[in-house]
Amino acid sequence: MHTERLYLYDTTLRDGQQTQGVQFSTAEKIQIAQALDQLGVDYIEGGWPGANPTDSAFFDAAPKTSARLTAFGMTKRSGRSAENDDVLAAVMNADTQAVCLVGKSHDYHVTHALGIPLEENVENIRASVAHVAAQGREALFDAEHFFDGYKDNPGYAIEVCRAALNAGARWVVLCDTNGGALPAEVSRIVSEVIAAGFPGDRLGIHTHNDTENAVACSLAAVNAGARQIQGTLNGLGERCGNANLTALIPTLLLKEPYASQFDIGVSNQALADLTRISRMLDDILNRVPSKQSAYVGASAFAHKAGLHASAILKDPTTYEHVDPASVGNARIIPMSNQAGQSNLRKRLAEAGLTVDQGDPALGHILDRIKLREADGYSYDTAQASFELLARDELGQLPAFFEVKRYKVTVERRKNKYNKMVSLSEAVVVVKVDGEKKLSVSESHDETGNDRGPVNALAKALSKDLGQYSRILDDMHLVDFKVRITQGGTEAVTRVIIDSEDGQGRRWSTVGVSANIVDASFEALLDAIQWKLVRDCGRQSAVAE
Ligand SMILES: CC(=O)SCCNC(=O)CCNC(=O)[C@H](O)C(C)(C)COP(=O)(O)OP(=O)(O)OC[C@H]1O[C@@H](n2cnc3c(N)ncnc32)[C@H](O)[C@@H]1OP(=O)(O)O
Ligand SMILES: CC(=O)C(=O)O
Repeated sequence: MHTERLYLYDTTLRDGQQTQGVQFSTAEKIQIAQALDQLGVDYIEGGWPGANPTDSAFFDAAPKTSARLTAFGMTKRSGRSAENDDVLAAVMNADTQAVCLVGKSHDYHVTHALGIPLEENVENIRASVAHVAAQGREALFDAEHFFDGYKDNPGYAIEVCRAALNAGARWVVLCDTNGGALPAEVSRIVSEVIAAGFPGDRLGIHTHNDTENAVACSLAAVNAGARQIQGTLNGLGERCGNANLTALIPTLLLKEPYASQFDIGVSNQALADLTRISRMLDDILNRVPSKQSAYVGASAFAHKAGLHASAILKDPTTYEHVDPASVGNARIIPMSNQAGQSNLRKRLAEAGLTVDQGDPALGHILDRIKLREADGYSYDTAQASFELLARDELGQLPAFFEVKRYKVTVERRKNKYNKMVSLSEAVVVVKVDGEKKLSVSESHDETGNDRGPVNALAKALSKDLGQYSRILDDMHLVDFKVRITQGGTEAVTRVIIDSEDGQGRRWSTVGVSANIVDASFEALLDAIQWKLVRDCGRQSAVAE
């Protein structure tokens, strides 16, 4: 029986955006906010309205969420009232249900960063929080540098928090801003704050991962009595990141004592979407998902060692701390042994290919995958390329056409308005139905803008494929990702292409080469072949 509510506060769109190299577009922020809402977090901190155009635009177009959308900002500056502080006004104007203001709780930062007397800082915080509460908004106060401040001057750190609480803050969030606190310290300090009379159900915890302890520190704070956790998806955040909600959420739902002690807004059903959401974020960021991420990483349930793999086949609990399906992940038993073949058969069955246990083709497919992955290919996401490779090995890949040669050129020249423009042109020669065909395509959209050499190649390749052209009419490229990776000893380019068709199917293919155009062409070729396999069926194989 659950007795207590524990609140989850997501700051992916604010602190997560403080990650070096991360800059979400407004549309991406909306997509992430919707995913977080479906997951069931209680608060979504959308950013700092007024600080930059994207954050302001996000709040203007904010999606309707069950979670409390929260605007972030800083407390008013000295020398002006809360009503007349333009930075605070921009935050309030976002018109969110909740507003979270950050203020200094370390005396050193007050005197050195802000350069104001300690009492004035307390008053700025009090007045700012009171202003938020007076507007009928839920006020949260992020006590910046709380743990370092508490260690130097506990009386002042607590005085600041108490001022915010008394001014109407629903939550006072203790921040380990520099990320250097360790779990035992966090536990002791949160316990002391509560012993000093602070209610635990008004205390939150915000940690950073500078010692790889952000999740542990968050749990330590909860153990000590805090009842709100702030964190981010995939642990994004300033410097080394924030507490990783992708690890915390399953821990709170699946592990004791948390599972029995707390209700969190996330249901077990929503938890099964966690891996997809984590990968969606990586996809938005064009990052390779970390294989070793707890719960959601591709290797989180990968059992490589022979002893593990064989026991897992008898009973998965022998080497798994939770069921991978509970977080939407999948068990992987990799390559080159009996267990690896069982896993491969499962993947083949998903692609509609039935292969008997013990069929030597299974070993051959595994060997080819291993060799290709060593060269830089990745079949984790490129399921369509995986299927083609397997079909080829099984003798089930029709020879629809043969590419004889191709060429692509990119030219910069002046147009009739005397403006420099690019023009990509591709030539592809294929043999299809016993006949050689040459297709030429330029790449531009309806407005005449060049769409690049890969687009030109895609158009030329599908332009005249005889009987197959009609089938490719409803196919288009929707995403194109390029990554420099290590293949063997050389750096190579890996291209992943996502394609879609009019039947709502989406599939991914991969190409690898030292040359980006060759890698793209290979991925394009796979994309077209997969579509033909699906829509022609085996009976229309045009074996030469
Ligand atoms: C711990 C955290 O992660 S908090 C979140 C931090 N996030 C960000 O900083 C990202 C968004 N920030 C911004 O875009 C900008 O910093 C802005 C728009 C908010 C302010 O920009 P500017 O006015 O140019 O100020 P700038 O960034 O140079 O410096 C911050 C100012 O705020 C003051 N300040 C810092 N914290 C606070 C606070 N809690 N309350 C009041 N003033 C504060 C600083 O003393 C400094 O003032 P100064 O210029 O008079 O010395
Ligand atoms: C507020 C915040 O992000 C911090 O103190 O780390």
